[in-house]
Amino acid sequence: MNCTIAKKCGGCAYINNPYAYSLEKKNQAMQKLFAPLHIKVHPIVGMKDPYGYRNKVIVAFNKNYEYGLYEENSHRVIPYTHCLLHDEESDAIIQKIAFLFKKYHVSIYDEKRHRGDIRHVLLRRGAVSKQYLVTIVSANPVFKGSKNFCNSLVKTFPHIQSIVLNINKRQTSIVLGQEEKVLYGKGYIVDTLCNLTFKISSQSFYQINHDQCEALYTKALSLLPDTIDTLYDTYCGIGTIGLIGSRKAKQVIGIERNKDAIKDANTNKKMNKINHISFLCDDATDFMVKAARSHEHVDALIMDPPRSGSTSAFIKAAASLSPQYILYISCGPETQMRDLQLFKKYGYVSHDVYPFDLFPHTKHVETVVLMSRKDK
Ligand SMILES: C[S@@+](CC[C@H](N)C(=O)[O-])C[C@H]1O[C@@H](n2cnc3c(N)ncnc32)[C@H](O)[C@@H]1O
Repeated sequence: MNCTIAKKCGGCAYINNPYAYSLEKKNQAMQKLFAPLHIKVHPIVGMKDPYGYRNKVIVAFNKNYEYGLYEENSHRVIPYTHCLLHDEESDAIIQKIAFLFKKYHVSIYDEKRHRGDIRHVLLRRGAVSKQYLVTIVSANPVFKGSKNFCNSLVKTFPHIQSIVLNINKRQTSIVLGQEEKVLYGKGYIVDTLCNLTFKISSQSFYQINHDQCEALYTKALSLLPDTIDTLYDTYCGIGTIGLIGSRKAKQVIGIERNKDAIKDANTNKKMNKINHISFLCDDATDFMVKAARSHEHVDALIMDPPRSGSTSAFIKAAASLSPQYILYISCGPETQMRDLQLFKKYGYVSHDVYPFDLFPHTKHVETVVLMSRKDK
């Protein structure tokens, strides 16, 4: 399959190469990156069908109601009709939204003049539930004609469970604002991951590749022992890993700084009837420093920070808490490598690296590494 806008869009470095070629390139990059640690780097786990995997789609619009992704390093919309990473229904929904915007003369936001309304459309899909959440990001808190808009959209696409208006008046490139109004449905969707049910709202982090995420979590959790007294799930998002891993632990504490994600995590806890987990809204470094100061006891620590990795203060505090195992999941292997080297200075040994192709055709790789204390 070929992508005709690959060069301009810049999101998929390998889309016009054979999939096996991209996996080989990623294998080579991981071998090279982790070589200084002298540990085994397993071959990357790829997908059987590496297309249509994204369950989160964000598009921008231009004044002609064309939609697309931004050109690399710019805010010029590169129009498309079908992206090879999107499922067909997502792109059909977006096509209909563009048609309705035009029909109802909805104004499109002009970044240069800071005038107009619609800035982006964000779509989230439950890969198993087949539910869709549509988020219209607008600079205007009033969406005139929203009833007709929603009725028309839902009539054509009954899988849409909810439509939300997200208000973003800020003059930045951050897509979502803080304020939201539910226009239709409950404001969220649910999906199933590793046999548990999760609530997904527009703001909360949820891995964009469902099947590869299941493979990743299953492998990652299998590296931890089967019985753990206290488990920390730091950078926990909506609580996915901690909830799935809770069957191995007597007590789990999830830490996340996004308060909406913590709300979702608590709903997920209730929906799955898992009582021995608690979620705290805090900065992960602040939490770890406080825990180290009060000499808390923790047996195993999961960390899944953003691409920028963790902080030296987090690592110092984690090492002083001295958990037997630290499971590090990362979407930024370069920063993970940096952090593993710091953990090594504090007496932690890294075991094998397991790369997963969570983002086929792009240059990104997700990796899992288990560390244990040198004396264990
Ligand atoms: C890569 S995501 C992982 C989420 C979750 N573990 C999962 O797999 O769905 C990283 C998460 O860390 C959160 N985060 C980023 N910086 C943080 C910080 N300093 N303290 C706590 N959480 C943070 C983000 O909001 C996001 O939910």
